[in-house]
Amino acid sequence: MAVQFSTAFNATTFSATTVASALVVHKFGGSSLASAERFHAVADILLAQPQASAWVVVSAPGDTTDALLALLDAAADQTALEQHWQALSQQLRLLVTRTLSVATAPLVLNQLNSWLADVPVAAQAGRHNDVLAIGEKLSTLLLSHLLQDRGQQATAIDARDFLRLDGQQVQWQQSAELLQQLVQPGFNVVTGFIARTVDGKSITLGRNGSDYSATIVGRLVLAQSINIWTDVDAIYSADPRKVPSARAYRQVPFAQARTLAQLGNPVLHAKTLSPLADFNAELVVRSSYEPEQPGCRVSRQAAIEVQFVTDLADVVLVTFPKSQQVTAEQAAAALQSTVFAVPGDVKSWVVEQKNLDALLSFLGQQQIYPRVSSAQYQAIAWVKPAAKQQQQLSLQAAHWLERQQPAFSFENAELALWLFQPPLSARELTEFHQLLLPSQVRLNVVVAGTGNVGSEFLALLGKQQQAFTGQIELKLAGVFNSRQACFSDDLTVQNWPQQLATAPAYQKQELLDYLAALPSPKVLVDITPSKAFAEGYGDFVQTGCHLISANKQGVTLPLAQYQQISALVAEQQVSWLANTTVGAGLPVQRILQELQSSGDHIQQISGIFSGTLSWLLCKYDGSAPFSEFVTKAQAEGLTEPDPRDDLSGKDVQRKLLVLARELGLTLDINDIELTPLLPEGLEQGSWDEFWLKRDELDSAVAATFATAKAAGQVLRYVATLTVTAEGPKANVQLLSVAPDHPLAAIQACDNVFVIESDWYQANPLVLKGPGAGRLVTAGGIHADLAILARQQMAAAKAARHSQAQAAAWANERA
Ligand SMILES: NC(=O)C1=CN([C@@H]2O[C@H](COP(=O)(O)OP(=O)(O)OC[C@H]3O[C@@H](n4cnc5c(N)ncnc54)[C@H](OP(=O)(O)O)[C@@H]3O)[C@@H](O)[C@H]2O)C=CC1
Ligand SMILES: N[C@@H](CC=O)C(=O)O
Repeated sequence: MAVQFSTAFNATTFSATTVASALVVHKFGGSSLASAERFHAVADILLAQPQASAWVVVSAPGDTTDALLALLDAAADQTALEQHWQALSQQLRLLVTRTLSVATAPLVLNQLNSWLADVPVAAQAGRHNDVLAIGEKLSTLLLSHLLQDRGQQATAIDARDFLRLDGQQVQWQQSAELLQQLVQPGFNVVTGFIARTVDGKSITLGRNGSDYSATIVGRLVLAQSINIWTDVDAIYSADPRKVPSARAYRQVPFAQARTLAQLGNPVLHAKTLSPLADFNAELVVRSSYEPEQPGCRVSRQAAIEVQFVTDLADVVLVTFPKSQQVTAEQAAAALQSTVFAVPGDVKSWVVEQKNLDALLSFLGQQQIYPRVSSAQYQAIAWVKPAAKQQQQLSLQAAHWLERQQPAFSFENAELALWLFQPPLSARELTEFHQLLLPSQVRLNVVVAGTGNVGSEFLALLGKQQQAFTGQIELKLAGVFNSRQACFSDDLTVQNWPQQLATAPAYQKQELLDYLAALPSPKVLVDITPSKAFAEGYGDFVQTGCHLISANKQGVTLPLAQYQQISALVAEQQVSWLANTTVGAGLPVQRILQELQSSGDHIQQISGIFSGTLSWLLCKYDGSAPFSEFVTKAQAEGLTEPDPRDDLSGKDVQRKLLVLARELGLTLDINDIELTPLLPEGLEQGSWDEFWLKRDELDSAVAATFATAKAAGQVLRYVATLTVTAEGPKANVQLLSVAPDHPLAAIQACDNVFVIESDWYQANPLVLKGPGAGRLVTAGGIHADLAILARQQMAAAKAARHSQAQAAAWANERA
C-alpha cells in the first residue's frame, strides 16, 4: 500500500515555513554501521524514537566505500582485483550473518551475492558508480530486515529510484514525484550518497554525500527535523582535539552554522546545509554512541549566543577582481570542498592547497585567471556571536594577534579571518580561543605569606596559569604578609611585589570583607607559619572560600577548634587541602586517603618526617659545631621560620598529629610523646637569645653523635604512630640506628614514611623523598591548587551539562 506524504509536495510550498507534521529523517554514517553490534544499536535508537515511523538514510557499513574504491583502483590487475573482491565479499557476508536472524540472513545473502557477482564485470567496464553503490544498498537491506526481525514495517529504497540531479542541481519536483510512488508505511530506509542524473546515469554525491542525501530527503518529505547520527553529540567552539577548553554547544543558529560549514567544519558541511537554505527544518547532530544525549540543534529558532574559532591548515589565497560573477559557494559545490570567500574589496578566496588545481581549472573554464599566494597558510577564523555582530576584538586579543603577526587579516561584522605562516600551535590556538571565549571558570587565588615558600609559590603561579589556559583561569586576586596587603583585580604574577610594596597595612577585617565580596570559586592559600592566622580559618571559610594550608598550625589546632573548622568546611561545601603540612610535596596524606577509601586499615605509620633534621643528621660529622649546620639548613630554605620548631621535635610532633587526624583519630598534640633534640630551656626566648646559648646545643649533639659513632651507628629523628586495640600510641624521638636499619640509608633531607596496614603488613608501603625545601613545598601547594582547579572545572562542567539537559527538556516540552 502506498501512502501519501503528510504534506503534499509542491514546489511552491518550498518556503521557510514551519511544517505541521512531525516527520523526522535519521541519518546514520559508516561508523554508526561498522559492525553487527552497531546495526543493532541503530535499530535500538530507531525503536526508541517517539515517532512510530521515520525516514532513515544510511551510509555504507564501516569502511566499505574505501574498500570498494581500492577494488576499483585495482581493476586493471586481475589478481589484485580478485584479492580485493575476496576480502570484501567475506567481510560483507560475515556482517550479514552476524546482523540478521538465521531466517532472514539467507535472503539478504542471496541479494548480496548477486551484487558481488556483478562487481568484477562492472569494475572492468568502468561502471564505477554501480560498484560504489553496493555499500549503501547493503546497509538499507540490512537495516530494513533487522527492523522487520524486530516486528517493524520497513522498506529499503535505492535513492537512484527517485533522486534526480541535473549537474549540481537537485530536481526537486521530479524527485518528489518519484519518491511518492515508493513510500511505504513504517520505516523507509534510503541509500545515502547515491543518486541518478536526469538522463539516468548512476552518480555519487561526493564527500559527506550521505549527510547531503539526508537533508535532500528531509526537504522532499517536508520533515521537521533531520537527525545526523554521528560520533559527536555537540558542535564545539573550536576543534576539541586541539583546544581542550572548547565549549560544547547544544544549539547553533542556522546562519552561523552555514558560515562554519563554509569554513570547513568537520561535522557540518556546506552541501549538507544547502537544502535547508530556504526550507525551515532543524538539523540535529547526535551521537549514536550516546543516544540519550540531546545532541546539538541547528535551527533558525536557536536563541543562543555562540561564537567559534575555526582553523584550516595548508590553504592558499586566490585573488581576482571583484567584478567576476562566480561565487565561492558555486566553486565549493563544483569542487565538493572548502572554498571560502574572505571579506574585502577584492575577491579573495581561501582554498586548501590540495584542491588548488581543481579550482584553477574550474575558474579557467570561466576565463578567470587569479593570482595565487606563493605561500601556504593556516586560516584561523573567528565566527562572531550573532548578537554582537559589531563586536571588535578585545584589546588583549588584538595585542596577542599583533605578536603573532598574521600574514593577512580580514574582518567584517560577522567574521574575522587571519592567515598565519608558520601555523599556530595547538597551545597558541588554545590561548587565542581563551582570549575570545574566556573560560567560564575563574578561580580567585588569595595568597597569605610571601616569605621563603610563598614567594616561590607565586613565582610558579605564572607557569600554572599557562598550563591551565583555556580550562580555568587561576586569577591572583590578593597577596599579603604580616605587614601589608594588596587586594585588587589588577594584581598579576609579575606585578605583585611592586603592588604589595606600596599597599596599606594588613588588617584581618579587610581580608574578610574582600573575601566575602570576591566571586566564587575562591581559595585562600595559607603560607604563613602563624597560629593566630590559622585560628581565623573558620571566619575565612564562612565567606565561601576554599582553604589550602602549608601552615601546620591550622590542622594541629586543639581538637575542639580543629573539629569546629572542619564542620564549617563541610557546611560551606568547600575544600580544605593541606598536603604540604607533612612531607612537603610528598603525597603522604593522599596515599592514606586512598588506602582508607578503598577499605584498608592503617596499623602503623613511622619514619623520618623532618627534612631539616634529616638533612642535619646526615650532614653533621662533628667537623664543625652543629649550629653552623643549622645556619646552612636555614639558608637552603629547609627549616621552619624559627628552626627551634624543628630542633625541638615540635614540627615532627605536629606532622604526626596531622597524620593521626587523617586516620580519623581524635588526638591532641600532647597525646604524642616528645623527646627533643634541643636541650631543655633553649626553646624559650627570641632566636637571638637562643643564638647566644647555641654552645649548649652544639655540645649536646656532639656528645650524642660521638656515642652513636662509637657504636657504629647513625642518628635519626623518628616518629611512630601505632594503632592498637587499646588505642593509639604515638611518639617522636631521637634514635641511634645501625647502618643496616631501613632508616639509616637515606639522602640528606629525605623523609621516609613507612605505612603498615591490613594490605601492607609483611612488606610495608614506603614513601621516600625530599621532605623540605622551598621548591618542593611550593610545588606541593600547586599540586593542591591543581586538584582544586580540577574540582572546579568538573563542577562547572556538571552545571553546564544539567543546564543543557534542562534546556533540552524545556525544548521537548515546548
Ligand atoms: N620550608 C619548608 O620546607 C616547608 C614549609 N612549610 C610551611 O610553610 C610556611 C611558610 O614557611 P616559610 O615560607 O619558610 O616562612 P617565612 O617566614 O619565610 O614566611 C612567612 C610569611 O608569612 C607571613 N606571615 C607571618 N605571619 C603572618 C600573619 N599573621 N598574617 C599574614 N602573614 C603572616 C610573613 O610575613 P612577613 O613577610 O611580613 O614576615 C611571611 O611573608 C610555614 O608554615 C612552614 O611550616 C611547609 C612545608 C615545608
Ligand atoms: N622544617 C620542616 C619543613 C617542612 O615541613 C622540615 O624540615 O621538615
